[in-house]
Amino acid sequence: MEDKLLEFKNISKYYDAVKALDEVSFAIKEGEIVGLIGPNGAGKTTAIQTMMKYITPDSGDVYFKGKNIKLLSQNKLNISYLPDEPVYFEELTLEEHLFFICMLYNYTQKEANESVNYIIDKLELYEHKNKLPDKLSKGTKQKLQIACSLLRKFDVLLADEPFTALDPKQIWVLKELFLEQKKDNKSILVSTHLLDLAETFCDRYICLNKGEIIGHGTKESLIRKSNLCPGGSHSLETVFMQLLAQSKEDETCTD
Ligand SMILES: Nc1ncnc2c1ncn2[C@@H]1O[C@H](COP(=O)(O)OP(=O)(O)OP(=O)(O)O)[C@@H](O)[C@H]1O
Repeated sequence: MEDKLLEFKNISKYYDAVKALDEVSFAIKEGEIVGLIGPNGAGKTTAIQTMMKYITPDSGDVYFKGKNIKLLSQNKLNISYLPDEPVYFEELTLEEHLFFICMLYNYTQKEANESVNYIIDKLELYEHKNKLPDKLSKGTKQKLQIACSLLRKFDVLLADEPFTALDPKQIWVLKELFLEQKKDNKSILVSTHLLDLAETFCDRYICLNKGEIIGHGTKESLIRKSNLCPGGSHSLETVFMQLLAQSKEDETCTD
C-alpha cells in the first residue's frame, strides 16, 4: 500500500525573478489533516495549484498514489479543490450547483438528495438554495464553494484559505466537516492564517516562508526545531513566529 497519497518532490517555481517555491518537498498520507501555513506570499497557493496541475513547476514532480500527475488526466486525480476565490456558474442556483456536482460524480438520486440536504443543513444554506450566486453574500458564496468541494468524491481535499469570510459558528462547522472527512480516511491539506484554529484539528504542519520549507511535522517536532523550551506550552503561533525569526537569522548569516 502506497503510504504517501500525494507527494510533492523538489518543486521549484519562479515568476521571473520572484521565487514562489524553491526545491519544496513534502507528502500527505491517507487520513491526515495537514496545515499549510506561512505569511502572505509564502507560496501556499502556488503549491496547491501545482498539485491541481493548474501551474506547471519549473522543476520537480508531484505524485498521486505513486504516479506522476503529469501522466494522469484530471479525472484520474481524485483531488478536490477549494479555491481561495469563489468560482461558480452565474446561471445556476446554489442548489443546482450542488446537484450538478452530484451528477458529475455519479451519485444515485437518493445519495444526491441525502448529501445535498445534509450539506445544506450543516452550512445553513436552506434560505439561499434557490438564489443565483450574484445574490449571495461573500460568506455564503464561500459556503457554496465549500459544499461543492465536499460533494466531489475525493481522496485528498486541497483547501486554500477556506475559513476566510466565514462567521465563527460556520468556522467551527467547517472544522467539524473536515474532521468527518478524516474519519472516512480522507486527507486534507488546508492553507490558513488562523493558527489558533489550525492547532485544534491539524495533525501536522508544513511551514513555508518565501518559497522554502522552514519546518514541517507535528507541533512537538516544530517546537524541537525551534529553539523554544521543549516542555513549555507554546501555541502554534509562537512556534511558527520563532521558526520565521530563525529563518530570517539564517538569511542574514548567509548574506
Ligand atoms: N501569477 C503570478 N505572477 C507573478 N508572481 C506571482 C504570481 N502568482 C504568485 N506570484 C508570487 O509568488 C509568490 C507566492 O505567491 P502565493 O500566492 O503562492 O503565496 P501565498 O502563500 O498563497 O500568499 P497569501 O497568503 O497572500 O495568499 C508571491 O511572491 C507572489 O507575489
